[in-house]
Amino acid sequence: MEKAPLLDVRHLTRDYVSRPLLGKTHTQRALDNISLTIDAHEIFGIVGESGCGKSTLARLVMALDRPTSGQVLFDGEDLFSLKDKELKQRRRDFQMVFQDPFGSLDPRQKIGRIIAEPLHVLASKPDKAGIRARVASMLESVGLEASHAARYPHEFSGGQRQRIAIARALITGPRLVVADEAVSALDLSVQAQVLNLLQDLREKRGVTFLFISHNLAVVNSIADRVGVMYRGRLVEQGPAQAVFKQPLHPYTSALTDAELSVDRFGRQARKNLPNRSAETGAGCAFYANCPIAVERCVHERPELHTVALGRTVACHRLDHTAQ
Ligand SMILES: Nc1ncnc2c1ncn2[C@@H]1O[C@H](COP(=O)(O)OP(=O)(O)OP(=O)(O)O)[C@@H](O)[C@H]1O
Repeated sequence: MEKAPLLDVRHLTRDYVSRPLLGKTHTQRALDNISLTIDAHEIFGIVGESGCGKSTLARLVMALDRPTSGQVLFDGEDLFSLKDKELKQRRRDFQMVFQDPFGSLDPRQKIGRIIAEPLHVLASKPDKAGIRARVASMLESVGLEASHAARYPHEFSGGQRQRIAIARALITGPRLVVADEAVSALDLSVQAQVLNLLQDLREKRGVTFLFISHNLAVVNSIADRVGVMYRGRLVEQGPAQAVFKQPLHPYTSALTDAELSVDRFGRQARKNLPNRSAETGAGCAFYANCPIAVERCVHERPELHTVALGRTVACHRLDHTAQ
């Protein structure tokens, strides 16, 4: 019998509704019918431009937000059907690492307290000596020293702070870690060290990762499989190396071809990406920018279909079964 995935995201949709004081209500569909599965011990990457819905997906997988429709099954259990108390207990199994190693650590708390925090949230009567020992051993697992527990965040470099954030995420012994742009704020050499650490944690602790990044090279270096998002939709999915080496969806091709540039705020963006906006309600989200679009793409939404072993793509032009 086939083993059930650790994470099973089913038809996830999230609308943000804004109501300006004057004018009409505006609905922004940040996630549009996303389905994906991640097996235990896998590193699944999500790539896409800013605003495509990556963080919205991360927040829903972490049950920090509720979907407009759809389900997130963790080890077969629908997170949104759990009672608050059950969800709180379940949270030990999935944790998150954020992008900003500076903003995400409270500057007034010592490192030991920061790392122990998820344990304090979970336990009604925390065992202080046990927690101290766990924090010390966790610091060593992420390449820091047990004595660092007594120091404050400002005493550490960006890379060390991200190790601290990873230690905090791992202290409850989670099975899934969602890393949202977790290495994006780091220098290249530090990025490589943190990526090695994540890989090591997968090998040694069997952690599964949902690894979100706009940086294709980073995702290619760490992910087993990758999903490509465009305007809230998943347009392509498959083994990371195959997808980046031979992209199938026209958007993935544009993304891999586009040159990476850094703006004056130090943010990375892709130059030369086609960016014509268009209503995409019924059709393909990419049709207005697509070099191979046909009439059908304007009116009919392409669903993900299998084109090769383990590879799926949402493009009418590649759906030979339907033509
Ligand atoms: N709380 C919110 N209210 C209204 N719209 C939102 C909200 N959060 C996100 N959005 C919109 O939803 C879309 C997806 O946003 P999201 O932050 O998930 O994208 P992203 O791919 O993570 O972008 P980035 O890489 O810039 O963080 C964007 O158009 C964004 O403006």
